[in-house]
Amino acid sequence: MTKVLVLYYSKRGNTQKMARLMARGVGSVEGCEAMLRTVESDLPGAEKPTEALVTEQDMKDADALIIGSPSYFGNMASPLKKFIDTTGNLWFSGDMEGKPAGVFCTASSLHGGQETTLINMMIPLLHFGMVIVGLPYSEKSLLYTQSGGSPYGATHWADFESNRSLDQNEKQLCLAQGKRIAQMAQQLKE
Ligand SMILES: Cc1cc2nc3c(=O)[nH]c(=O)nc-3n(C[C@H](O)[C@H](O)[C@H](O)COP(=O)(O)O)c2cc1C
Repeated sequence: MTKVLVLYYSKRGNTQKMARLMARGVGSVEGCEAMLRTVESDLPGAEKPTEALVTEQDMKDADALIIGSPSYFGNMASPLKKFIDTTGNLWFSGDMEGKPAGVFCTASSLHGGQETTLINMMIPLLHFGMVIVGLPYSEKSLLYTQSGGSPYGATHWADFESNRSLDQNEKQLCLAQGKRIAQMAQQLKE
């Protein structure tokens, strides 16, 4: 079984919804399964996570990794970064090298940092030696979206109150990204 770790931080639930769609995309590939995990938060008002917390062993067990975060000041949110900053052992051991990886995010404004957040999230994955996988324009939702979605990874425009639902294009790109990374993981394992 090929395992894809879908790791996210979410406070208001938008990133969590995207993560679940990513996991569905992974599961649509025969022989692939998603491991959905989150991280602890020490931000003010943090609630007890409803998802299992990620461990170093999860990272080792995964054949591919997809990380998701809200955009906070054009970057990933600190709870996710804090977890990544505990993974020096994995960088040193080379356990993540050669595995495919992707990124996704949600943001309340259309032009307030979706793409910078995605690019920033890729940097530690490149330090791990992972193979970054984006979304190709054969995914027609990339051409027609008037909200989220980019070739760097799926995004969701949550609007000012952060309560806008994912639309069809945004959903389709989450499913497609999960599926694509699962297929890549299978191919790279062969
Ligand atoms: C501290 C903080 C910083 C934020 N910075 C940005 C930002 O730079 N650009 C943006 O569009 N939205 C920003 N937002 C809005 C969140 O990205 C948005 O509400 C997101 O949908 C929350 O995701 P979640 O529902 O998974 O928690 C920020 C929110 C917070 C709390």
